[in-house]
Amino acid sequence: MEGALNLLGGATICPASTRCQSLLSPQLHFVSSIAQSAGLYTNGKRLSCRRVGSRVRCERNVADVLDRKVTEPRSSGDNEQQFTCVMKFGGSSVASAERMMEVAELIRSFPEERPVIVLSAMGKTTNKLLLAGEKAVSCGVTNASDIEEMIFIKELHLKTADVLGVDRSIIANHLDELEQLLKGIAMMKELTLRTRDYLVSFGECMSTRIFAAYLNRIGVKARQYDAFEIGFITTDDFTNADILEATYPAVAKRLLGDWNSDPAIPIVTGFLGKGWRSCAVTTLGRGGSDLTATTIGKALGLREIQVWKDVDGVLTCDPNIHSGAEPVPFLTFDEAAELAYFGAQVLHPQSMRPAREGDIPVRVKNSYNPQAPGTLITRNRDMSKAVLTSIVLKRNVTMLDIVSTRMLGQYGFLARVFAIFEDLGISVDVVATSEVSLSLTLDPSKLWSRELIQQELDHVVEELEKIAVVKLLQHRSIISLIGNVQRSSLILEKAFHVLRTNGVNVQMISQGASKVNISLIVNDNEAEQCVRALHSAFFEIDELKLDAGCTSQNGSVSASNTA
Ligand SMILES: Nc1ncnc2c1ncn2[C@@H]1O[C@H](COP(=O)(O)OP(=O)(O)O)[C@@H](O)[C@H]1O
Ligand SMILES: N[C@@H](CC(=O)OP(=O)(O)O)C(=O)O
Repeated sequence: MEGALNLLGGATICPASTRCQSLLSPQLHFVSSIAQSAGLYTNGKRLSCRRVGSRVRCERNVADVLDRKVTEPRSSGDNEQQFTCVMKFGGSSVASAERMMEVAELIRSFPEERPVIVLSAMGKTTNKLLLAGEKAVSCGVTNASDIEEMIFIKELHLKTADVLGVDRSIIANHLDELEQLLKGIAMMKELTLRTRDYLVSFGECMSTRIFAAYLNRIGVKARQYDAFEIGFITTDDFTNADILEATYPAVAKRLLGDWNSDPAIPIVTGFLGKGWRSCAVTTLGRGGSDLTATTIGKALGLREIQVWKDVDGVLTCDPNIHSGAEPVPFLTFDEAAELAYFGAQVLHPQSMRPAREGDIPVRVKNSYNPQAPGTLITRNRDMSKAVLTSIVLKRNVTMLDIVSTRMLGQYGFLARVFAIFEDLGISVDVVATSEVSLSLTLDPSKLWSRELIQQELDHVVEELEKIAVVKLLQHRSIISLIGNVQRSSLILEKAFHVLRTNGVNVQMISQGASKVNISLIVNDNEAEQCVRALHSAFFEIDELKLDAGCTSQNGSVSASNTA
């Protein structure tokens, strides 16, 4: 059969209209529909799969194919006329009815744009949903509806609908279902990662429904979309899922198709996806709406991606640590990615990837102060005068000092160490090595997401101790100096001068392969003070006042020079 996909040991996935689909499990139906919406097998490609015991061996192959093959051009020449940009509004931008009205006005103030809108949940709804879920585990079924956070969420959304003049029925089913879900959690006395994702999805599902209804009420034609229904296909890593390549053509096809048949501004839920194996709702990690926005930007080949926040752009440091933080006017994708990965909450760590791949500029703007120029993030920028761009802090990091028990000259030590991390599925952030020793930090989010932190750490140490002497050092912070590493001597000279003056001992330093980041590891309890002092030195004090003749501590810091 032309355009068919062989699965289940001979059974065939056919186009949706044909009867042979009934042979398939719901999971494979889903794979089939992804493949179809992505145009995967219209050219007669076939994939064979085998049943092994109760398992279907082709699932991985299908994922690979979805991941690898479905990367055809997303944007036709028409797209540019259909949509011009994506505008993402975070929780702080849509925290109340008044804020939603302002955002609607902001959208209307760009009549030349044809935007796709991505929204997060209102205000702190995601945190409150998580708290409600945790309380439900131990509160008993009869009390589940009375959980304080549930009452708050219900009142906030109903009041918002009322103030905006939209029918409460637009979210009534979601509120009922949410209450049922909390009762279910209370009954089971269990909150799995999968349930957690489903639970938090109610936030984005409700904010987008209210906002789309409001836009329609004021005469701006809009259409609401749940991302998990329009092709946001992810891994099944609940609470931290990755977007698969098949997402791009599927999302483009759906949004462009709908626009062509009935033009309306799409209002898409940020943060959410659908696990390709489980078909369940997944989330892209906290702050994941930024990634939703850049994914849509790439899928549609848009001119610009705008992320609207409650700050005047990316700042020189976290304003919660130092109120003197200043907006950074320009950044490269590499700088922004590094900054996000090393802890700046302002952008999701993975969000720069689609923008970089699609070479689409990202503009970070303030919805509370739209006149502020914000930060423009592009592939390249003039670095000739750039020294330091931003200082980022990642707290509560675990560091390991690993010294080989073998003698100098033994090869394969590093390979064996990293094999252990690979086997245990733990990612490493910062590394410094010598021939027989290495120091590294572990990515806390990967550990926390599995809530096994201490057992896992014990396990890592146990495994490493088979080949090395291991010291586990907790409560450390990574201070990342994002900037022009071409000028690393100047940056390090200033940084060490400041740290020495403040009596801080740097326990590890890594410039690594990154061309934009120098990482310093210090104790947690010294970290904020360090950031403030570094900020003053790099951004607030006249450069000439810094004595270039100060002694650097470079010589005393190395992979093996850890506390
Ligand atoms: N370097 C930084 N630049 C800007 N904001 C930062 C930085 N580091 C941390 N932040 C924090 O990030 C917040 C904005 O990100 P986020 O809360 O995710 O926004 P939204 O919910 O609107 O998408 C700011 O309010 C600020 O407190
Ligand atoms: N609501 C989700 C997703 C998100 O991106 O939110 P925000 O844009 O408000 O950071 C969260 O709180 O993580």
